[in-house]
Amino acid sequence: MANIVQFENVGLRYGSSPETLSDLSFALRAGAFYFVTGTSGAGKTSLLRLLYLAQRPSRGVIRLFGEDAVTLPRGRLPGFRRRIGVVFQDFRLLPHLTAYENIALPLRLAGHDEGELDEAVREMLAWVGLSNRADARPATLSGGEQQRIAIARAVINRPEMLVADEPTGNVDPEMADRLLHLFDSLNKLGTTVVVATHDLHLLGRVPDAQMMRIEKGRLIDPTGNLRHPPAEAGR
Ligand SMILES: Nc1ncnc2c1ncn2[C@@H]1O[C@H](COP(=O)(O)OP(=O)(O)OP(=O)(O)O)[C@@H](O)[C@H]1O
Repeated sequence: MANIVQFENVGLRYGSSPETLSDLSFALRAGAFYFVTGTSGAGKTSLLRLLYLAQRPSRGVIRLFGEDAVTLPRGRLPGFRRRIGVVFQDFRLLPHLTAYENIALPLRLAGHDEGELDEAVREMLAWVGLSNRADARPATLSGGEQQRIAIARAVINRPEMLVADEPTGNVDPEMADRLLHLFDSLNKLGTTVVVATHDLHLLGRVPDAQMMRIEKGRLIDPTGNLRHPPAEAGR
């Protein structure tokens, strides 16, 4: 498997504070499933923001899809971001749009015509089990339903990588299992999946997943079911 992401000695500092992330060197393999774990404040969200290009590092090299993501010209950022789906703990659906319109949004922004868009949106609604809620607005949906709409929106563009930041933090354990199942099935179709969580119960749900543990902004030696230490992968 080729590497989809490569970090070399990456550091991130907010303002003049000490580094939030330090000396991150690892590779993510295309098509693999990763959990990013660590206590609150360890730096999981910061790492994910680097991954989905919401944040530039203060130092080091990040290669994404085989290209240098740090020096990428601004004009190429939207094209890169379209190749990455993002799911947040708090869903971030647009409240004035229906479930259908939220899922359709990335395709509309990418200029797809309404005919081809409709089939894709209905397919995604069926995939997340919410065909009957197409016209509902987010406020009338449960947390688990909102998160499934958010996942459908994140993947309708068929991104090569899906990045999810505590996606099960606001749903009950049963729904968390169901969401994990969606991520797993997406991964089996070839999408690289990266899920940050401090819910250790989830880790056993994806037997093939690999773990990256962050402590105080550094990757520590992974344990558990990691098949290849990320720091050595692809070297
Ligand atoms: N935009 C920012 N400006 C300044 N400091 C920040 C910013 N974002 C995060 N930090 C700091 O960086 C550190 C790591 O935060 P981060 O959100 O990455 O951790 P986390 O592991 O995701 O935590 P949690 O599980 O609580 O979400 C924290 O000390 C936080 O206060």
